[in-house]
Amino acid sequence: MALPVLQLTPLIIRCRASLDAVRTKPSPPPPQQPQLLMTRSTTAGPAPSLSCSLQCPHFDSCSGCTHDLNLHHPLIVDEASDFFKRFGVEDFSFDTCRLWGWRCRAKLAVRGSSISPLIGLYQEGTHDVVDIPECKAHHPSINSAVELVRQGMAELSIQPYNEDEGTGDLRYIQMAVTTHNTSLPSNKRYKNGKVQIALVWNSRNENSHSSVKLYDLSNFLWKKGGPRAATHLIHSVWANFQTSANNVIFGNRWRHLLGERDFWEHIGGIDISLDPSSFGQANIRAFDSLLRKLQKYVPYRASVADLYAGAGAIGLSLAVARRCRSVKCIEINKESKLSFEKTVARLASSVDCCISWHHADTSTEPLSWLVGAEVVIVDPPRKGLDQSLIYALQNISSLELKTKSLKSLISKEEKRPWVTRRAREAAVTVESTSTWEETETLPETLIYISCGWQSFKEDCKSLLSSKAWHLHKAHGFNFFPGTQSIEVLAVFKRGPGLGQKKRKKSIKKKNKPSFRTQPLDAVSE
Ligand SMILES: C[S@@+](CC[C@H](N)C(=O)[O-])C[C@H]1O[C@@H](n2cnc3c(N)ncnc32)[C@H](O)[C@@H]1O
Repeated sequence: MALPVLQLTPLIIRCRASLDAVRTKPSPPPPQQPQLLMTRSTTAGPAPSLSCSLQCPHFDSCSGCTHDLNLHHPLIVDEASDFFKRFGVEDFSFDTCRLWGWRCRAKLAVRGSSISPLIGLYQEGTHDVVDIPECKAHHPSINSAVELVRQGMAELSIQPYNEDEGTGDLRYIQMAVTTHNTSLPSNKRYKNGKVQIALVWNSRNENSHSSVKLYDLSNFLWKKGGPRAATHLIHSVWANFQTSANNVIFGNRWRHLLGERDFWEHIGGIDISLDPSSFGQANIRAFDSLLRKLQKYVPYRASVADLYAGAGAIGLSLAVARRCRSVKCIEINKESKLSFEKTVARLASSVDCCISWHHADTSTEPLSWLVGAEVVIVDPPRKGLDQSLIYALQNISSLELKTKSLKSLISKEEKRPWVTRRAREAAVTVESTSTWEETETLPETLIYISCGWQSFKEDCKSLLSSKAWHLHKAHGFNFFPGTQSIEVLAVFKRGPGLGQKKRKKSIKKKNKPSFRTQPLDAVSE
């Protein structure tokens, strides 16, 4: 059987795979990475002529990728298109992106032995680590940095972690690539990305007896991949200390060891700082496309609440691109605060926006974050929105009447209504130069960014069933080529919407004698 033929043109990727191709082990030459990012926007639908294959030698054993053909069009896109159609959005679009080397952030387990370490992902349903030195999803700099770690472990006799015994030194590595190097021409930046390596060390802190080995390994990496090496590959080396026997990858203690402390990316039109302890998107280029699309749905000078904000990448990019009046970011991980502050410090002084970041749990009193915002953005983890937030969003119309009293209650405690008492200590606030008017606004637009399709569908149906919201637009992005996951950007507007009103009318007509209406959530898959 013929192997898939790869054809490259400067701007778009075209691949052909015979439709009856079975999964084949790839021949040695890997797929050539196109130099330019491809952002092909398509209305969802079958696109057989754009089928592209993964050709990864680890496909059969690694759990990271689940399909290796037709990477530009995961099957889930068709399901998503049908789903949105049912709820009134006929023009769901799907933007695809680079297919190989897209992953700029990876957390990899380290097991095996010092001579022969296994560095990769767990095999499906097990804690057996599969070595993935030639992973096609990883940015090539990640694979090169993993190779350096492997060499260092062998040369310095660094023992990988042994889960059963709780022994060994190196448990995990996190690799994050920065492609923001302004000393290079823009078309060379991605390819020459540098890696921030975080070594998750099996000790309580840097004073333990095994720290000598930690420093030896980081010096080795710096010597072989730092600025004086033949190829400058490493941006910085960090340590994280974790001794817990559970599955949590990181402990609470982080130490910067070598290289630049600050790590920058340019996303959504601004420089974003990302410490290793903060959440960062894995597919930087695709995230940039998403942010640029998202910006179009936010009115100029809007007040925005960015829930599940991480280091504030979304909210801060909107503060600049849409000259927002106010942006408040709410995030549960306190480690993200430092990155947020650094990003804010780099914003142009002309940005006239009241910006704040709050260390808080969105699920506790969620209404307090909604009051005063015209646009709410939610970007939850894969499991979806917290129930209390869904409830507040579902009942937002009835809450409208109550906001005045709620507002006056909050105002008594704090001059700025959205800095509630519980968040006061943990909040970072940047004042705007213009007078900030306290508003009693409740959001008219809800923008939901989702990496978990199953939970999104449930949350979406819950929101629509309340009639407080209707779907306005939906877009998908190929954030995770090789998997059946996509990133969804869904825009909801307040009220039941025309489609739902029409549907309600026609249902009423059909059921005239009993005047029964069909609840929206009954339109299930
Ligand atoms: C998918 S990430 C999105 C981060 C950010 N929007 C970005 O794109 O960089 C989800 C974020 O939600 C945070 N998070 C999870 N549960 C939360 C909660 N109950 N309240 C606030 N933040 C939460 C996580 O720490 C994580 O930073």
